[in-house]
Amino acid sequence: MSTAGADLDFDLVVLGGGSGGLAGAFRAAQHGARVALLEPGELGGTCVNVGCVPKKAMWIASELADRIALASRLGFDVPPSPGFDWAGFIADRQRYIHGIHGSYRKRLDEAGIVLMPSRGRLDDAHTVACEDGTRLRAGHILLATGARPRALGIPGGELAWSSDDFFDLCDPPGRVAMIGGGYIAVELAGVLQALGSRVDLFARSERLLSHADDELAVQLAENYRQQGVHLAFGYRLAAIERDGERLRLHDQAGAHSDAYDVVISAVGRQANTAGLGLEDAGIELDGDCNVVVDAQQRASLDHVSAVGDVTGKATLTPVAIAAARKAMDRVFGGQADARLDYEGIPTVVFAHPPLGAVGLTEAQARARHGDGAVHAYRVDFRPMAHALADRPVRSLFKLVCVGEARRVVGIHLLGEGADEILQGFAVAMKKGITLDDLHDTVAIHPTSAEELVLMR
Ligand SMILES: Cc1cc2nc3c(=O)[nH]c(=O)nc-3n(C[C@H](O)[C@H](O)[C@H](O)COP(=O)(O)OP(=O)(O)OC[C@H]3O[C@@H](n4cnc5c(N)ncnc54)[C@H](O)[C@@H]3O)c2cc1C
Ligand SMILES: NC(=O)c1ccc[n+]([C@@H]2O[C@H](COP(=O)([O-])OP(=O)(O)OC[C@H]3O[C@@H](n4cnc5c(N)ncnc54)[C@H](O)[C@@H]3O)[C@@H](O)[C@H]2O)c1
Repeated sequence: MSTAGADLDFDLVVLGGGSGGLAGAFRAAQHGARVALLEPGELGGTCVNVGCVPKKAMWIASELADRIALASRLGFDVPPSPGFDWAGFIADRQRYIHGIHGSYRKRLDEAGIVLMPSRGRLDDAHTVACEDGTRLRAGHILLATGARPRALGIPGGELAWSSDDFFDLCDPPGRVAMIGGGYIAVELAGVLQALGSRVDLFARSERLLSHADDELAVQLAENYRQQGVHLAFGYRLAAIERDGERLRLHDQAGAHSDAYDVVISAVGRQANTAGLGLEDAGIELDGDCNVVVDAQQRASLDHVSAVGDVTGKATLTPVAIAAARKAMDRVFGGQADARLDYEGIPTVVFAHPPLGAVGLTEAQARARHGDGAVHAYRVDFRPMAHALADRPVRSLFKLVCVGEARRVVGIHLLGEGADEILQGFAVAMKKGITLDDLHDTVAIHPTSAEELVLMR
């Protein structure tokens, strides 16, 4: 049945079928709400299509490349340059992603959620218009339109690829310039270098990963240099220019770089709030065009909530999902106090090796609690596999504790397995563990994780 041009009524209209929008739609439907969800692209949004999922797949491939090199140093008979069928791997990755789309469609059907394959905009505070003219009257609106790569805004900036374009690659590029020093630049640089590209990373900042503990950021940079990634810090990019088939960077002092096959820009993301009619409907945006929300995801109109990247707060998939569920529990589940606790959110950068963090860095703890109250513990070691192969790769684990009781307020892990180790320790930290609690726990030997209960 065509709905074009009709006026339809729903308890909830969701804009965006990514991590936050889908989670919110499912939770509201569970509470008995009549829900419509608008998504002009593929279901799953950034995470499933151009974010966490394809990125993790590429990271797995790059970790395998490293394991093959390790195996060859440990006596396995590996050909000198084992081939990697990049295009074949991409086909497997996309088949996996296609399966996720199918499972979302099935779940939406089963939950009775009406999927509109359309961009939406607010005609007024209670009416969402679809591109075909259909107007949806909504008791409540959930804004979950996510974010997109931030443009470079310099001459030739359009010559740079974004992370979205990276996922379209069917062949590995030879020489790559990576612009940025945050999550995406670090992850994609690591993947490309491990899969055979030669990567130069240009960061405006003086170090990698501004959210990470200083010491881990320094150790990660050292590990990247050993892997052959060239790192330029304090770099002021002024322009990108063509040089035949290749591209060169120009800095603000007028110096030009080597020539690259591909320049990838990863300089942050911009909320998708333009053209949605938000401000006309009375919804406040901040100076970066994020939707302003209170601690319960309420936008400046009581019947509008916003979650995920469109709010610019802790822009991670599990955060978007958890915030959406809490908001819908509040609106449709009778849980007036439901809110997401934004403290102690664990996160992993899928670097080589991965870097996981939860809670305060040492510097943040000193600023918050004072130097005298902070006790930092660190252990720096070679994981066994690398030690066996006599490779210089090092892990660095760090605990930040406060007060006489040595309550753990920060856990920072750089090293093999950090991505899988952190989750359980993040639970423990949220429960308020102390250093003594860690010491009271028997170690699992021989592992990297045991270092966390042995640190003194
Ligand atoms: C390269 C990369 C790697 C990442 N890796 C990780 C990771 O490993 N772990 C992690 O936790 N996070 C990761 N993230 C972040 C994560 O992807 C986002 O935080 C998450 O996807 C945000 O979810 P969201 O629902 O807010 O937005 P999105 O998932 O972006 O969904 C928004 C949806 O809204 C739709 N939309 C836009 N405008 C409209 C409109 N007008 N009407 C209707 N629909 C609209 C879009 O098409 C999109 O599908 C990564 C991000 C990137 C870019
Ligand atoms: N593993 C994960 O969980 C994961 C992975 C990727 C992305 N993400 C999420 O997506 C967000 C966006 O990632 P991102 O890497 O784009 O952003 P980011 O905020 O992590 O890093 C942006 C980087 O760009 C630099 N920068 C900004 N403007 C610049 C300019 N004009 N020239 C040069 N450098 C400039 C900044 O100094 C910073 O190093 C992350 O903050 C994170 O929340 C998460």
